[in-house]
Amino acid sequence: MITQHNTTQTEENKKPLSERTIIKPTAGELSDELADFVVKSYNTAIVTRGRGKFTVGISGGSLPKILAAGLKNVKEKFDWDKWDVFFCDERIVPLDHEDSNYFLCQKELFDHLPIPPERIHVINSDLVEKINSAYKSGETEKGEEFAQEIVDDYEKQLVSVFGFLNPVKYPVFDLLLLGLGPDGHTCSLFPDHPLLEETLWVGYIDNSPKPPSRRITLTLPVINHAHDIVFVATGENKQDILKKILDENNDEDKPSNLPAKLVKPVKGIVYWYLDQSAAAKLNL
Ligand SMILES: O=C(O)[C@H](O)[C@@H](O)[C@H](O)[C@H](O)COP(=O)(O)O
Repeated sequence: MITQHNTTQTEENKKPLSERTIIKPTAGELSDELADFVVKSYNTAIVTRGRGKFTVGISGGSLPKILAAGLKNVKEKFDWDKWDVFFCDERIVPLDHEDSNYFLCQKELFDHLPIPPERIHVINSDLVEKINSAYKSGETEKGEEFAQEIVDDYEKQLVSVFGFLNPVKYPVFDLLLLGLGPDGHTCSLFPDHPLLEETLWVGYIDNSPKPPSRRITLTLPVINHAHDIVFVATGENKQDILKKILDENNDEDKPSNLPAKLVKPVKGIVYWYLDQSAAAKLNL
């Protein structure tokens, strides 16, 4: 397991929100904008940072479909061998289960893009089986041990790509693509959950309010060390939470219990890609 690291979150970046927010009439129209952003983020990673690889975290939910619709139009702008894909969160289900974020991304994205399979970093499927059968047979303690192993395994995969070269001791993703739940959750970080305090790289949750209940997730400090963070939120059921997160900013001193509001990158920038329906109540 990776030892605990200290981090200090500095204030949100200074770029005005209006310059970090894209609003399009429909989710479909958001896809091309999002794909253009991915191209920019990729070029910054490869050309400006000269890093030879593009490290991306993808979430589940509606995001993969929106992303896929745009990426397929700009396929030729990437050297796909340079991509390293992680999951911002993943459900503890077999990789061919319909609840698996990998499975969803495979259907929507990976089957249509030439990313080398070894550059797509999935959870350990043997451990998934062990965790689920331990819980099924009532062996909770065993289940928890395997859960720790799956967390350690995913952290090792992160280390294999990011190495220990990072001076702040957290992986620095080039791009994290995040979803937003109507309760303010992002990744598998839920309001008021103890995982919000986690300082290791990867967390495990066995009581996710959004099913399925067992998941792993990147933690807040990892999210907050990324260069580019893009929230993609569409549909009417995101209106109220977006207002809470983006408009009600005069309580900066009060700690928020809303995970998405705790996304305050140390150096990176948070962007919001919204459709008009989600953005309807915002005063931008
Ligand atoms: O459950 C998951 O796998 C997620 O990664 C989760 O954080 C998701 O991104 C949000 O719940 C938004 O989901 P929608 O875009 O479907 O509303």
